[in-house]
Parts: sequence; structure tokens; C-alpha cells
Amino acid sequence: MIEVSGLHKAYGDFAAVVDSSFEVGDGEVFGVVGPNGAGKTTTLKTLAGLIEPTSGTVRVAGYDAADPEMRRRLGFLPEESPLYEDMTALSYLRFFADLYDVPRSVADDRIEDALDRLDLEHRRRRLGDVSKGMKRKVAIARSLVNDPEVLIYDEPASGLDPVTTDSVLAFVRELREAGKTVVLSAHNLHHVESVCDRVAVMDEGEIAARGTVAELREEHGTVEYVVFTTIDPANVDPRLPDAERSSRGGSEVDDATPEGSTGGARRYRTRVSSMADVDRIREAIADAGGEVVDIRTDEPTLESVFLSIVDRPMASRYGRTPGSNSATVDGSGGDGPGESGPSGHGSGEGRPDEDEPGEP
Ligand SMILES: Nc1ncnc2c1ncn2[C@@H]1O[C@H](COP(=O)(O)OP(=O)(O)OP(=O)(O)O)[C@@H](O)[C@H]1O
Repeated sequence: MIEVSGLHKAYGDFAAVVDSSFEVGDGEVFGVVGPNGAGKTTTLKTLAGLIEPTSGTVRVAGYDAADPEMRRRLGFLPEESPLYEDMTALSYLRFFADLYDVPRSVADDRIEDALDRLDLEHRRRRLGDVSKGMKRKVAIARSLVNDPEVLIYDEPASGLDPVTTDSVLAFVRELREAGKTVVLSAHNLHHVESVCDRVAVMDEGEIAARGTVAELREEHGTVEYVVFTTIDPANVDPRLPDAERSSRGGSEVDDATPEGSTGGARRYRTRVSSMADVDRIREAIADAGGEVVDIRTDEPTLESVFLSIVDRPMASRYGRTPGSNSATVDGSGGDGPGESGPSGHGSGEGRPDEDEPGEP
């Protein structure tokens, strides 16, 4: 459904997105994650046809992303979505449906359906008087008035309370069930894990990794082993260096009765990162007449995987030329914007309608 090839977006000498390529399949929910300034919004706006790439191609359903026909078949939710405060949810959504020339009766059914599924109350209350969560839901409903095949959502659940977040995430799952293709960005990795089929991790404008969460875990995460013993391995084997014990605390007394132990005796828990370490503990404990009562594996969290991916030296983003994967100019002298990048979003070369398609 979406094919991005060699996408590069520069603002002057600064590369916001560098040589980025990925595909999103029909009916897939694809997550774009990364630290602040990584290039997520720029990528999403390019997919939505709101930013013109400096080079590279972005094709959505066979169309160039900026093709007006594609814009009609796509729904975009910006990171910030100011609404017209004096309108009600219903009048606001009807207004947008009119912009897309959706007949009123079709629009009303569609709007009712979206608002029902989003569990939106107070549809006839002035938007200026409703909660932030409701406003976000109205903005999400707005992205659906034209019944698009592709939805591009920038931080759909950011800043929402847990209940509203759950309902927004459940709604994204429903969109997938309805066959829609969704690309979303998020900072909360649990959200990403709970809704996305595949993920791209961006860092400093580049796609640093992509795949399913399980693939990213396997490739970039470290499995840890937790060994439960009847005696503390560190006390019985001086050959076990400190470094072999977990940074999360190493050997410690565990008051809980672990699986497989007999009775309520105290157990010791040691966290290590390789099977070789597990074997050394096993040996040490056996030598001391103790027992290994349980060994468990701890999957890496998506957070630790993410940190290991983005914690890598990157080339400067200044002077990067399309297609090259390295800096041609060293920006470390500090001539340009700082680490957080230029402050003036939209102040560069983007088209005037970059932020709010169809917003009058
Ligand atoms: N119109 C613009 N002019 C100049 N620089 C820009 C413009 N838009 C974005 N940038 C810069 O490009 C970089 C990527 O910005 P982008 O908004 O895509 O990042 P992001 O990953 O979405 O960040 P965040 O998580 O903070 O929303 C940032 O350094 C940003 O300051």
C-alpha cells in the first residue's frame, strides 16, 4: 500500500529525514518511533502528501503521495489538532465531510459510526468546552469523514488519560480489522507494541531498525536469565566477578517462594545475561552443596531494545546530501540549529498548507 524509497527531506543544510526506505502492506498497522527530532512527523507528513520530499519517492496506493486523488483517499491526524471551538463535534465533522463532497446522509452515518466506536459523548456540546480526550477523538473522527483507505496518525494517544488511550488504541485495532492501513507515530512504546504489526525506529533522520517487535527484540535485545538458588552464588564462588551479576541488583534475597522450590525457604536470585553465566552459577552452587531451584528467562522490554538501537554514534545531519549515508559537512562547529533542531517548524520550505489539510 505504501512504498517509500530513498526519502530525503532537508531544510536548508539540515537533513530532517535521511535516505529512508520502507514499505507498509495493505491492512497493516505500522509504527514509527524514535526520540524527539528523529524525523517521525516529517516522515508522516511526507506520506500524507503535506511535505514535498527533497528527493526520493513516496507512493501510496500506487499514487504519488502529493497527488490530489490520493489526498482524498487518505486521512491525516496531526500531532496537534486545534478544532473550531465554537462548533459542536457534529457540526465540525459535517463541515469537513462537506469539504470532501460527502453527501449529507452518508456523512451523518459515517460520523455517527465513528463517534459511536470512539465512545464519544457530548456530541452537541461546544468543542471549546469538551475535554482534551474528547477533542482528540473528534480529530480522529475527522480523519475518517472521507472513508480513507490509509490513515496517518501522528501521536494519536499522546497526552490522553489511560481510559481514553485504551479506547483510541482499541479503535486503531478496529481500523485494522476494517482493512485500513494505518501508519502512526508514538513515544509510548507500550502503545506501539499493543497495536503495531511492524515498527520502524528512527534516529537522527535515519531508519535505524525496522521489523516486528519480536524481530527487533531478537536482533537488538538482550535476554536475561534469572537463576534461583538456595545459597548466594557470590558468597560461595569468588571466581564469579561482579560484572557477571545484573546491573539491576545481582544476587539478592527473594522472599517469595519460587516455582519448583519446596516449602517457604528463602531463595537467592541472580540475574545474568548468558547461559555460560548460568552454568557457572550452577557449578558453584553444586560445589557448595546448594541447589538451583529455578531458572527463568526475562525477555527484553521494548524500551531496552529501543535504547540499544538509538544509542549509537550517528553522522552529522548537516550537509547530508540525498542518497549519501554519511555527512559531507561536519556540523559540530555549531553553525546551525542545536541538538533539538531548528525551532521554526513550518518556517522552512514546506507548502503553506503543511499542517492542516483542508482546514479553512
Ligand atoms: N519546517 C522545518 N524547518 C526546519 N526544520 C524543521 C522543520 N520541520 C522539522 N524540522 C526539524 O527536523 C527535525 C525532525 O523533526 P520532526 O518534527 O520530524 O521530528 P519528530 O521525530 O517528529 O520529533 P518529536 O518527537 O519531537 O515530535 C527536527 O530537528 C526539527 O526541528
